[in-house]
Amino acid sequence: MQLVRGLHNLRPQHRGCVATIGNFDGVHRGHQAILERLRERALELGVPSCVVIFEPQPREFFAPELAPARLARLRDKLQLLADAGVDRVLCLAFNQRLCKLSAAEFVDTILVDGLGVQHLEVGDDFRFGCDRVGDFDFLQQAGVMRNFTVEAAQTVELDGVRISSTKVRDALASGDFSLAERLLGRPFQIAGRVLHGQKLARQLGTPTANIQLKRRRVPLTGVYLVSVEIDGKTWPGVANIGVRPTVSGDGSAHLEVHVLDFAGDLYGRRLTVAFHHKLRDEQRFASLEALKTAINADVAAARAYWLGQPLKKSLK
Ligand SMILES: Cc1cc2nc3c(=O)[nH]c(=O)nc-3n(C[C@H](O)[C@H](O)[C@H](O)COP(=O)(O)O)c2cc1C
Ligand SMILES: Nc1ncnc2c1ncn2[C@@H]1O[C@H](COP(=O)(O)OP(=O)(O)OP(=O)(O)O)[C@@H](O)[C@H]1O
Repeated sequence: MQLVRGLHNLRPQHRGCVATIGNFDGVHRGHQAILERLRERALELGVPSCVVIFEPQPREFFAPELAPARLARLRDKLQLLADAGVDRVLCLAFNQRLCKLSAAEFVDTILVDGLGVQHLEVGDDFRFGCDRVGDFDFLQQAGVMRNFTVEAAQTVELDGVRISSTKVRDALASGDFSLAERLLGRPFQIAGRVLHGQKLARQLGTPTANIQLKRRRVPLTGVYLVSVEIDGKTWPGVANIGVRPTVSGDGSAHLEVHVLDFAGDLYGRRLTVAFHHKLRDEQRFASLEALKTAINADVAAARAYWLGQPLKKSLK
């Protein structure tokens, strides 16, 4: 998959494609349906498929403090889009200039002059352009004049409710991982590189892999049953995601995983952690000894869970 960063990096050979536009945070089953349709249309027309995304996402630009935590970092979003068979991503900087573009200017500058779009696939609720004035009807009219077709993707629902990134965030916040998995079509995962920690965990008796989060906000906090893939094998584990109030720190969120019965060196490796069940909230303990007792109980609960239940299909 090719990544084009910014309109100025589009070249004449990029013109001619089928496209869709949106945040695609988490690439949930609603997104996957649009991407599937996009791939079909690309094959029919013999042109590449292109997904237009924004960085930052519009809500992060307008109200950074109020914007919800991302389900996936840009890097992981790009991987998910590549996995869905997308040929090209145009990543536009969402800034003052872009947010002031009228719907007509957006169509002319980005879709027609920039991408030479032949077909556009969007959700029926899709809105764009300054003050979100552009909608499906607007696009259809623009398409007649500028020679591209537009199709509204069918809404994908789960139990009668439209699937959205917001619904996935709500499921994670309430610890409903089976719902999150049904919305996403896969377990919720966080990937990152293993860094050196304060080396306290060894003293606590449970060595942990400290995974770099590289994000300002995370969509979940607490202690979880997780699984981690290492060299093609899936290992059960227990993870804490939070600010570690007992040992204090810089207030930033950390993800730490204790992989059950694993003894190898994980420093520097990139791990993907899949979340399956919430054990408890993160707590501030009065002493390291009390924290150690709690972590031992978490590990025991993880063992009981994985022993008592056959590994889910998605865990191999
Ligand atoms: C399963 C598990 C549960 C944890 N629960 C808490 C907790 O409730 N409160 C807390 O302050 N830290 C918690 N931690 C984080 C520990 O404080 C942290 O692992 C320890 O300080 C070691 O840090 P280090 O790897 O940087 O040395 C937990 C860690 C694990 C692995
Ligand atoms: N459940 C769904 N069914 C069909 N299309 C969808 C669905 N969810 C999103 N889309 C479409 O996918 C594209 C990208 O959506 P986008 O990520 O911007 O919104 P979203 O998933 O609804 O997220 P949020 O909850 O943050 O609004 C848009 O065209 C949108 O209309």
